[in-house]
Amino acid sequence: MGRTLAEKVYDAHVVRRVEGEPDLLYIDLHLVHEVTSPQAFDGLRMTDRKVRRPDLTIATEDHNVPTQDILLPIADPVSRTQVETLRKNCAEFGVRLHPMGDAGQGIVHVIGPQLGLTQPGMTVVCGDSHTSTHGAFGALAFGIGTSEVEHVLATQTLPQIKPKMMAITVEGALPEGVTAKDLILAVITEIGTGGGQGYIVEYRGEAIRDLSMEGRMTVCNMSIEAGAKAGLIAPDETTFAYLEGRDHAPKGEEWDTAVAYWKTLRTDDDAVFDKEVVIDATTLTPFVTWGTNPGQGAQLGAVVPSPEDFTDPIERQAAERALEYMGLTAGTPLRDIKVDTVFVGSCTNGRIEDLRAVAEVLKGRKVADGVRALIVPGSVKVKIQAEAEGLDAVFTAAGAEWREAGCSMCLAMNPDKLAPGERGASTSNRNFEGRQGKGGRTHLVSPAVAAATAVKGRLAAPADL
Ligand SMILES: CC(C)[C@H](C(=O)O)[C@@H](O)C(=O)O
Ligand code: SF4
Repeated sequence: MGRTLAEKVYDAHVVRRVEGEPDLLYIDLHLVHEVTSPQAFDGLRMTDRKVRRPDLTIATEDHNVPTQDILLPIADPVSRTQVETLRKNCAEFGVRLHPMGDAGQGIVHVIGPQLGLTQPGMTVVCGDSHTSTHGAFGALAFGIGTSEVEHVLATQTLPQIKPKMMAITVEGALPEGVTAKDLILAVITEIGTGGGQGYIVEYRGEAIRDLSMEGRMTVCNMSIEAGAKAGLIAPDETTFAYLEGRDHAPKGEEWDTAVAYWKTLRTDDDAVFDKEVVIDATTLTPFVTWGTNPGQGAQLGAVVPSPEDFTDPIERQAAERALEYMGLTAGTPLRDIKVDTVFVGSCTNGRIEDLRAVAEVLKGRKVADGVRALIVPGSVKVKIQAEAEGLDAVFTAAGAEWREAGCSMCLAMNPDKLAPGERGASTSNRNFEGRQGKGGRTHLVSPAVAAATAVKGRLAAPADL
């Protein structure tokens, strides 16, 4: 019987398989950040072990870093300790680190692909749930816990039980003005935040093939928000073109050999998925969330739903609570919802293509009075590129703030936060209660919708301007 892409990558990395026990997988790339690594390094220290493959391990500072005044010491003591601890650990264990201010610094899931470290067919792990982002390259990439981080640091392997396989096929082409973010938000609303639980999801179909690498990363990034272990997309010419010439991509003859192998990384025609979902891309429109989980979403043209719309009692209760937290009334058109803040950034939508989409909308326009708009590049490289293209000038002329690279307002672990009761449109991936600041209210949106919302002062798409 044929195998799926994920099975092929998985099987190629099994170094030990014994009946009744988890498989032991070899890990090709281990990404590290300041939040989930301190205890793992402590564990090594206590048992007098080394990092087994420092050359396959790379660290960056992202969650706790401020996005302005980065030359000053970090004011918050907890954040400062996290970052200092990472620096100390990387120095002691010989791990390459991209610290604040370094040209290679940025959000962990932005820098891996950008450096050409993430490649098709690899196993990629990080103590971070959005590691699924790297699946956009046809890698098997997933988040791990801190004890697993220690295991990988010490052995470069990880015990795993093979997940089930799911296919999400997005047929037809996305209509004009509908983006990868709209697509994945619609998928999660359709299958639910638990819809992918226990599965590795392969995204396929015309709409997926037509996406740029940035768009594919946006889609794979949010796999975890549907509960999936990982999400991935078969590598193709778009993937190869993105990788060619990057710092860590294979060169010369090695490139040709690599591409020949990468071309074999596709699901066989006779492979069987444990679950299949088909989505019609042609019916999609800009999509936003109204609630407090990423599956509580609707088309921008819709109204805030009523809890009565949900037949499942748990969903009904969740909707009721969400409307209360979000300060929303059923029946209100989503386009009438006013926002205080717009955040563009994160590992979901903080890449150059996302910033270009925002600049296209903001060009010659102004951010609405009373709205604060924060535009945060996902990495220093993205920042440099954006400035080379003059995007920063467009942002600041429109009245938006242009910041340094980091996770920023995606989560409330650094100075960029929503105030209690403040309402934001955000290009990030999570809208849980308090995610962007205690009492903050988050609407997840695409970069284009974020930009149009900044101009209108209420949820809007570029077509509304
Ligand atoms: C801090 C980290 C462990 C966390 C994650 O695992 O995803 C963060 O990146 C997030 O997005 O919530
Ligand atoms: S940008 Fe947000 S989702 Fe991504 S790693 Fe940082 S905190 Fe997590």
